[in-house]
Amino acid sequence: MPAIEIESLGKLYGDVTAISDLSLSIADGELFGLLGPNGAGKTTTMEILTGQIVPESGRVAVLDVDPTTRPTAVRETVGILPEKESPPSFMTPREYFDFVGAVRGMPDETVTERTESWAERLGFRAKLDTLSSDLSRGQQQKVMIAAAFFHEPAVVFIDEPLANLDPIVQERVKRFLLSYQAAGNTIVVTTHDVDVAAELCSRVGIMYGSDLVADVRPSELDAGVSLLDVFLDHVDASVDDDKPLASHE
Ligand SMILES: Nc1ncnc2c1ncn2[C@@H]1O[C@H](COP(=O)(O)OP(=O)(O)OP(=O)(O)O)[C@@H](O)[C@H]1O
Repeated sequence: MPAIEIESLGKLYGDVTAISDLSLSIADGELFGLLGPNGAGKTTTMEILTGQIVPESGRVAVLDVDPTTRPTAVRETVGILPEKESPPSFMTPREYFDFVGAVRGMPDETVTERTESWAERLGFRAKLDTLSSDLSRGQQQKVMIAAAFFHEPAVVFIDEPLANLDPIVQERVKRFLLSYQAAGNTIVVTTHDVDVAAELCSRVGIMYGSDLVADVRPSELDAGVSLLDVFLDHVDASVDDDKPLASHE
């Protein structure tokens, strides 16, 4: 059973086609990158897979559960790092992790131990008891990353995880993601950063114009061919392919 299955998915926002006939299967243990320019449909795909919005057509399954009919069951299982979200402004990181631990049904000792280990891993121990409204954007992002992985889910969806992080923390997060994958978990990362996708992902789906236009394993590209080359080839090809940019931003 693949970790994630998408068959002929379609999603409209009024007269805007956000996703059109997308099919994709992601195996257990992949670090899969959903790469595409602004407005390609990456976030919409992520939101459907995590039961936040419902598509017009097609079929999706996450660990064999349909998020369109059983959204709570999917959200109870997976980890999610949404784009541009922050911890609640009125909670400290420690309080937020207590909250996440309670929602996830984790024992108190595990919550305390993971709070300490995440603070250590991403370097925010000094801010554990500072109100989130008084954290920098990058510090808030560290807390959100920790929250997504806090209950050690088998499948995690992360949207632009390295945004706002300094290069040192970016490296730590990349190392963590690779080790999390090596432990057998599945990660879907959404990004428009080709370098991040090339460096991190075992497989990359390039989305453009509401569809998947390429499915690439960066480590298997021919010598002299970069993921950026493939990306530009497909995105350019799609521009010529009767897909007016106006409808994709
Ligand atoms: N709530 C909404 N209402 C109307 N249109 C929307 C809505 N959300 C997304 N869209 C449109 O759907 C298309 C796909 O958007 P989506 O956010 O999925 O793209 P994306 O690939 O995540 O882009 P980005 O990299 O900029 O975050 C875009 O044309 C966008 O304008």
